[in-house]
Amino acid sequence: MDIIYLRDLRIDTVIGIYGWERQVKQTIVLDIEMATDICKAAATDHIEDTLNYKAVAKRIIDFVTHSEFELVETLAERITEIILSEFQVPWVRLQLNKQGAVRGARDVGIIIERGIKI
Ligand SMILES: Nc1nc2c(c(=O)[nH]1)N=C([C@H](O)[C@@H](O)CO)CN2
Repeated sequence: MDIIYLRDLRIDTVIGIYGWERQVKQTIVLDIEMATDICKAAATDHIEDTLNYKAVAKRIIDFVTHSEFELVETLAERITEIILSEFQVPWVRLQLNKQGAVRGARDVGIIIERGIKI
């Protein structure tokens, strides 16, 4: 199994359970690892034969920018659902950091893995 990854993808969105959090946008930071097989693309040198990380990033940026979830759990789950269902990725690991959410902590967040490692 090979992995294509996106690190430190920063997106502004409405996220949080408190009243003030519904009024502002906060930055979340995503690290995403996606299982794939790069062998065909490495042989053909064609973008059509691989997982286009720019296309994934564009889709996730659009989704997160327009989302308004309360919990990081919900947002993380929805992101992984999109990656698994729309990009033929069999397994994904997502780390979602919500910076500044807890005083004294650099960041706080969630790590989830979904799908099957091939
Ligand atoms: N498990 C979670 N705990 C908390 C969440 C969350 O999304 N998942 N959210 C908050 C608040 O929105 C917090 O981030 C504001 O600082 C608190 N706990």
